[in-house]
Amino acid sequence: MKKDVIKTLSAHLKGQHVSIAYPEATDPRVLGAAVRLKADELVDPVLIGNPDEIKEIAQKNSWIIDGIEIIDPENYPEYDQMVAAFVERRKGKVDEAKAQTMLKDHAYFGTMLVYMDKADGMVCGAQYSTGDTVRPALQIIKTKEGISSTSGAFLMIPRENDGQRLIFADCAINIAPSAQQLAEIAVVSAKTAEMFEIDPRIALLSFSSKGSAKSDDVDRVVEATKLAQELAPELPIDGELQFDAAYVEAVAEKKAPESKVAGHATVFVFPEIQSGNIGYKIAQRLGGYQAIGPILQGLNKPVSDLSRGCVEEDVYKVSVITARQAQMG
Ligand SMILES: CC(C)(COP(=O)(O)OP(=O)(O)OC[C@H]1O[C@@H](n2cnc3c(N)ncnc32)[C@H](O)[C@@H]1OP(=O)(O)O)[C@@H](O)C(=O)NCCC(=O)NCCS
Ligand SMILES: CC(=O)OP(=O)(O)O
Repeated sequence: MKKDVIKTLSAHLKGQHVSIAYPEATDPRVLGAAVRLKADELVDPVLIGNPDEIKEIAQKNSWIIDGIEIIDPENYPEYDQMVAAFVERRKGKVDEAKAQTMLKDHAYFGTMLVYMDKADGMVCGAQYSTGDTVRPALQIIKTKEGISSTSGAFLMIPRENDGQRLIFADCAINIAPSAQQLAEIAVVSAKTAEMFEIDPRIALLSFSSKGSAKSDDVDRVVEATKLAQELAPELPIDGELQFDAAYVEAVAEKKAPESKVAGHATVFVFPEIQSGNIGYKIAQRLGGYQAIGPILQGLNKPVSDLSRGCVEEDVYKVSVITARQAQMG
């Protein structure tokens, strides 16, 4: 049995009052997780929604929400400042009338709370699609200096927590990444791996291993591998590799005997979102892996998405990760 990574992160958060905004506070999975996080003193939740509705759901489930901040967008005293800050941030793209309409959307409202330092991070996506969760963050929070694209990684934990933890990326954001974007995803995913005490050995995945097949898509992964190696020469990065060559030592010996990563990879970079999203769900649903994420990488402040198929425990764990990201800056 390995050390529980969520417990390790939680130890840093205990009593530190990192605040997380929840735009879907009337979803019982979200509210239940927020109540537990507050009781465990890991997060100060900021619940967004109608206070009466939130209180009714809490009462029905015998959850105590005393002391948890609730912000009702319909009666927010700093609403005018928020509208002005939004118009300023989206200069030339959003006028005041449009901002008023857009801020009725709780994901935009919650993202603005983070932007205005009213919350340290945000967790959303139990009901909102990934696109609708992430778009406000891309437009308002934006990426860190030197990072052109946000991407979504999953922490993959063997169900019994008895084997190697892995990172899968990008499973959530970039529909058709260029070689440059893939290279950036490889490097930023190594940083995410380190947050979970995973020694990063990064494989750029393909349907080809070391020239076994030819196509433009394979060429893109080969190019991305070169770029990633240039971006982070200190990291073990290799490609193009099929999943079995990247993961299974015996296969690696046949398909990529010279590679230092093949057979030992811990960070798997998928060539595009279709394979990434399908791949993580297969590992989760058939392979018995716990999939935590998507953890958004490269934003100025942490905003996390959820899968709409999530359960309360997923919201709890993603919140812990988001709060830790906020703490680490
Ligand atoms: C993420 C996503 C919503 C962005 O697409 P979009 O809404 O069409 O966004 P746009 O192209 O209009 O761009 C909006 C802003 O975000 C920025 N942006 C878009 N993609 C970005 C990325 N990957 N990283 C950083 N910024 C990005 C744009 O530059 C633009 O900024 P600006 O308005 O300040 O100029 C889209 O790529 C998407 O739907 N991805 C798949 C999500 C999904 O369904 N995943 C599967 C389930 S997890
Ligand atoms: C991450 C993901 O696939 O999200 P959803 O299941 O909500 O589409």
